[in-house]
Amino acid sequence: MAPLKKILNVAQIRATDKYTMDNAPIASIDLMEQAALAFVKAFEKHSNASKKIIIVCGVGNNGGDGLAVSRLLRQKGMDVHVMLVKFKETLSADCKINKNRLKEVEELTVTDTVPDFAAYDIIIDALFGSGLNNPVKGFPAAVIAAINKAEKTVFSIDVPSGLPCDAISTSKSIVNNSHVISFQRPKLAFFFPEHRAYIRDWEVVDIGLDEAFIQAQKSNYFLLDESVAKIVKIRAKQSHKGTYGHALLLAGSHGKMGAAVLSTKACLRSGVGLLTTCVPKCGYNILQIAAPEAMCLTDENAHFLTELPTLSNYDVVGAGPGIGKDKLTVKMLQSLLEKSTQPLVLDADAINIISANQKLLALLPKRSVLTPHVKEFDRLVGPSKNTLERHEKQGSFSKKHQCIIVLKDAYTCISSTTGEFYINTSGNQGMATGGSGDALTGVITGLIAQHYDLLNAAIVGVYFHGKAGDKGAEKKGYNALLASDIVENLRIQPYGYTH
Ligand SMILES: NC(=O)C1=CN([C@@H]2O[C@H](COP(=O)(O)OP(=O)(O)OC[C@H]3O[C@@H](n4cnc5c(N)ncnc54)[C@H](O)[C@@H]3O)[C@@H](O)[C@H]2O)[C@@H](O)CC1
Ligand SMILES: [K+]
Repeated sequence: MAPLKKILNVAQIRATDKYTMDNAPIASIDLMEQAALAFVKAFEKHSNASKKIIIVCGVGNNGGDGLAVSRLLRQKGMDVHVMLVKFKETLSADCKINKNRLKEVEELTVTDTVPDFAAYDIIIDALFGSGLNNPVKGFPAAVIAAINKAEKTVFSIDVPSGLPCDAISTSKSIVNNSHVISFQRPKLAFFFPEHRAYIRDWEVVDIGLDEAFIQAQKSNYFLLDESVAKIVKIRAKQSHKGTYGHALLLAGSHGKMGAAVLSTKACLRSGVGLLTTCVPKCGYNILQIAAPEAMCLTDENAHFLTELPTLSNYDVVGAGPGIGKDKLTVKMLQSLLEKSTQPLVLDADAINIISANQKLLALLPKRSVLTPHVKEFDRLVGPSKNTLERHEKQGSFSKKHQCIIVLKDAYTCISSTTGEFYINTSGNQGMATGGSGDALTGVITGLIAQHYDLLNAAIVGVYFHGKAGDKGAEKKGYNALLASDIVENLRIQPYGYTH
């Protein structure tokens, strides 16, 4: 497995800070300065000297960062007002040093009236960072409420103040709608849909923490970012179509041939050697005209799939896009589960059929990839009260059935059979449109045909499917983006290669 970045919890972040300070070595005040410099470099891309900025600082090291950022922005000639919110008398050592390095700081104590922030264009939020130990209440909660009420452009240092880094928040006393500039790694909490209101966007800046130490930490959560390209196989000059496998797709029904076409085209764009798509009779002309590169098998039935074709020629079978749930299709799926010896990719109605006929679960072959969205997953295993509980169920399902689950959402989460989770960072809201999932099924199926192991096929497929959506959105914008644009923009490129 190529080195994918690990996501750390708060205890691990602290251990990394300490390790970096002891081993770089670097004094904690200098590490804070490095963090502030990195924040400023990122922040400058979003602002300019005409903006009136207020930095709202707490008394811990997150506040210390805020004070250091104030100094650095003032040195650049920016109009910065600094407010130190003393919800507690004692300042952390580095917060104190940074306060003393500033000429003007407005101090606000618990007996003061909470200000409104109407006079400013931008609020930089440095009240609480990863040191938060409880939901915020009382005076600091009132300051957070005032920040939210002002409805200004907000940037948070490291995390939106009030958001716990590793858990799902039970409190709403959290800075809203923030662009978060986070240190070294995004925090797990950024990926929970429960926290959507707090995070407008996030980016990560390198503050010089020890990467080897981070990667040596025991974490079950990994990030899918540009490092995924390191897993992509290089296509050898002397290769032929046989090198890249033969995939079979079982897709489409009357009125849903689009799903078959999209999964077929996406599978072809994954680099597969050969592809056969099996469709009901009504789909023959549609598929042959829309995707001449694919071979087409037709079912006896005009409207939906009823018979399993002979499987022996294929390296992988992808089933589900647009197949519907007729009882003859259920029988066909059952015989697929019983007879296949090759890996399966199951999507959409294939998953819905299993959810509605739970006895089919016992037939699920070990080498399968299931690609449900959240609702399909809940139908399969029952509802969860929140995302962390759903992840737990996902992990148990993957272990129990020895299959990969691709749980599709704004941040798609892939679970391995050994308890790891891979969270995708590519893609965008334009991809929340019919047919996106069909395209993903095609890509993953095509990668497995090329002899990627199942987990890597899911990782590469999900990440580059998202990148294709991002590329498509550059041209079309979020609203006009279609699943066909995702297919058209697929480009699965190995690291360091331009082709
Ligand atoms: N090595 C690192 O990771 C670095 C961390 N830095 C910054 O340090 C931050 C963490 O700093 P700290 O650990 O000092 O913690 P914070 O600055 O997040 O907050 C801690 C302070 O808030 C208080 N507090 C916590 N929860 C509270 C609650 N619910 N209500 C009222 N008071 C509460 C604590 O008693 C403490 O005084 C990071 O988020 C980051 O911004 C940077 O200085 C750079 C280096
Ligand atoms: K903050």
